[in-house]
Amino acid sequence: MTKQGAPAIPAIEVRGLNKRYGNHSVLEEIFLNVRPGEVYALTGPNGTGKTTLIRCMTGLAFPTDGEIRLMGRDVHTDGARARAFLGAVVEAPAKFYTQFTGNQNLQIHANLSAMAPGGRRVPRERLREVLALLELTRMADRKVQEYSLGQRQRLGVASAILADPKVLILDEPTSGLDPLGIGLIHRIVTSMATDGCAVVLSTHHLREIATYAHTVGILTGGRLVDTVDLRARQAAYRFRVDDPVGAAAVLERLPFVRKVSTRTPFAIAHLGGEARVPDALARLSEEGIRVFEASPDHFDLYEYYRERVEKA
Ligand SMILES: Nc1ncnc2c1ncn2[C@@H]1O[C@H](COP(=O)(O)OP(=O)(O)OP(=O)(O)O)[C@@H](O)[C@H]1O
Repeated sequence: MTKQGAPAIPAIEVRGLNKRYGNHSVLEEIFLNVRPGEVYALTGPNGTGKTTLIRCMTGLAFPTDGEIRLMGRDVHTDGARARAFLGAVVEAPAKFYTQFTGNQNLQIHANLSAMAPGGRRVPRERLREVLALLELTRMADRKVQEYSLGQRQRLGVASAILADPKVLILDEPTSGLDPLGIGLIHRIVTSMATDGCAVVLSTHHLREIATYAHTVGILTGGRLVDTVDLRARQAAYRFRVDDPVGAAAVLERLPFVRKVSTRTPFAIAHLGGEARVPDALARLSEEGIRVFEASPDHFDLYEYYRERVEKA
């Protein structure tokens, strides 16, 4: 919310998006919003339209119906201005002039960004900074043709964040990266989001994104079948008790408890924070419920996804 209490304008807005190739419908009635500072992970089985959606969001593909706005600007009818806010890697790995060095490629990218309507000059130090962030300093003056797949992938992310975008869109940014490279991308995405950037990324790595995405959109058969608020899911605690139904009834009466369920032998409650656990334990014990264990109820995104995709 803004200071006046009005909701902040979404950094990314997709409204009623449909995409067909001939008679083949690839995306149907997609609506989604991403707020500044939010990391939105898009996932779904192969061939369900993630890349097509990302191509539409970045202006590389045209929707059959619907519209997409980046920072309030329509990416198709006001494309140059909308893209001034955008950093993106859509083809993985991103395309570079392979006979030029990584540094030269970033310089070309910086020059093009500065020339675009609404574009800003990228200071020379920023090139060094992003190369260091992506751990490419050692490779900076080597021709891109000498880069490994993972190094090109990281150079792609370096060019996407170079101009400090307000919207960052990455299609499978961690495919082809080693575990340390994956961790590096996670840290960069998290830090961009902390600075207010809205991030959309597509991925198949559910257990990884569960640790740092705020929202997960599940796309199946071209439809967005679910939007999972990970923060809300992860605020739950579970109590292993002798009477889960009785414990749930006690927990439900506590003013700070928002949602209660049971999964024998557990009673599960959304407490609004760890600090409430002792109060909940005290009340359960006062009411004669025996508690054997209390712990965070980790949300298993993989299991949830499997069920959701199987049901769709
Ligand atoms: N240019 C095109 N012409 C016709 N059909 C296309 C075109 N591009 C994509 N498609 C079709 O659109 C559907 C979605 O493809 P898309 O690449 O968006 O899926 P995806 O979810 O990104 O898949 P993956 O997880 O395998 O990367 C597929 O059936 C694909 O064959």
